[in-house]
Amino acid sequence: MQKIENYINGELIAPQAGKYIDNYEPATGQVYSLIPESTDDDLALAVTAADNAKESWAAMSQEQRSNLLLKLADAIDAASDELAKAEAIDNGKPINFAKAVDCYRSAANIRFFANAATQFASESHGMGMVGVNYTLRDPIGIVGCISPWNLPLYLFTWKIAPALATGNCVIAKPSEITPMTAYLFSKLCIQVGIPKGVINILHGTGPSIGGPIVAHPKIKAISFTGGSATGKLIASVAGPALKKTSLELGGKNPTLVFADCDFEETVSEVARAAFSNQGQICLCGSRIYIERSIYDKFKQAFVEKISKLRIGDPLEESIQHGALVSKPHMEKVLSYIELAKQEGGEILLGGKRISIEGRCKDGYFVEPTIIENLPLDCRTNQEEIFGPVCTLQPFDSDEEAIALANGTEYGLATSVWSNNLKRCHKMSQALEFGIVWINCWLLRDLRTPFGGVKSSGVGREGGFEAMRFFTEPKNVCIKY
Ligand SMILES: NC(=O)c1ccc[n+]([C@@H]2O[C@H](COP(=O)([O-])OP(=O)(O)OC[C@H]3O[C@@H](n4cnc5c(N)ncnc54)[C@H](O)[C@@H]3O)[C@@H](O)[C@H]2O)c1
Ligand SMILES: O=C/C=C/C=C(\O)C(=O)O
Repeated sequence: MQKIENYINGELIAPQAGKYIDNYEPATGQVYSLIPESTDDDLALAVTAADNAKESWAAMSQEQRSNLLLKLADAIDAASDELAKAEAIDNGKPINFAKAVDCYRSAANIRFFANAATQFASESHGMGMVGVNYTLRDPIGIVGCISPWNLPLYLFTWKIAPALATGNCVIAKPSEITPMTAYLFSKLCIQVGIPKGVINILHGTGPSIGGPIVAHPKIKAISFTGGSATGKLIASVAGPALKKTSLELGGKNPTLVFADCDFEETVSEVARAAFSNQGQICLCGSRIYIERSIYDKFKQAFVEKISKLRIGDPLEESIQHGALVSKPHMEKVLSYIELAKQEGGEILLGGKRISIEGRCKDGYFVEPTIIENLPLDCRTNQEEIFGPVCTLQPFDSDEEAIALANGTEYGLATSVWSNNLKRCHKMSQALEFGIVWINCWLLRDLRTPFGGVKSSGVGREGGFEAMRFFTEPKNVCIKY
């Protein structure tokens, strides 16, 4: 069986302790490869490698660093068929989605930050005839990047690209649930000649290697994307060690549909927002609020649209809805559907695990599920399910829509669907989220700040925000 390897000091190597864990293909429920269960010994090798590499990487001209990263982006594009297939097998997502979203964005992330670094500048503050201050922005040194399973290579590259582009060396850990594309990526790093030690990729679980990365005294900043509970745990370790942290956490995102929206387009886009990637995107709109005058019409059109999604083998090009990422995750999602029923929810569509004939008969497939008749304060509407489950609820006024939208502990993203310009601006002001999409969802400009408020996180990724995070400002004050 294929054994994934760690990438340390420019080489692919087995974990020091020789321990591996099983890697499942979610569409079949079968183990298909083995993942290193890395430990402190692997981390020590990676930190030494990064320590040895950090001075020359930081001293390299920006142009040289950017050119290497551009080569890496091109290599991802060239390998995108292989990467998309690997992502579909490892994660259960439809192969077309993997290609159009995951692979496209992985290359775009690296290309974007390679270019952004050539435009990055720091400030100066003149004091008239008294003097001048200028700010230097140096790399931090060695940074840790920890990513989740839902958009594996997409979110992995979204972190390491700005870290590398600003001259840091990286110790990165992909999710142990979806390690394969990070492994293939390490081969691309070797192929394009990324200097040894500049990026090191360690595989394994949170307790075995994620925790040690966060705690290691030579790793001075942690960029983390994952669940809010894990984020709080990481903050509790990184905080007392006075490390910089960027925490992109969970969401329970509301979608607000007004009677004056473009109806057909809104139905399609709200469907995409709720069920893309089987609902496993932190930005997915899982609480859908609809102005009462169009509630019944919207409900009917929405249910009809979702009932036509083609569910099945993620490796078939025509499939739109694949498997959930793991058995425990599927069980969690199914338990929330049971909870929704106990809380008085009415299932309008789906609600069950399904078996797909043939090679996927034991896969982790759950029907796209639409539920109505639940109030804001029930657990179904308060807790992140992170699966193909959404709820519908009517509202009567802008004020009520705002109160419903803001009424959870989360504040990652929201979308508003209306042609009333004044309302859209006012809503944007009142909505307590890091991202407000008006008449769109997941329309991304990589220069913009990305992240959440409340329990959805601390800090922002994207554009110069990310580059500021991965650099240490030093003010130089000169008196004339
Ligand atoms: N805000 C965002 O941008 C964003 C994006 C994607 C996913 N998410 C969130 O991620 C969650 C789903 O991903 P997940 O289940 O992989 O999250 P998770 O928190 O379980 O794991 C994320 C990563 O952290 C590692 N990890 C676990 N425990 C750790 C520890 N104690 N110390 C260090 N690392 C540790 C995991 O191995 C994995 O690599 C959802 O809550 C989702 O909303 C947020
Ligand atoms: O599941 C979370 C999705 C995160 C998306 C991004 O970080 C992005 O689009 O840059």
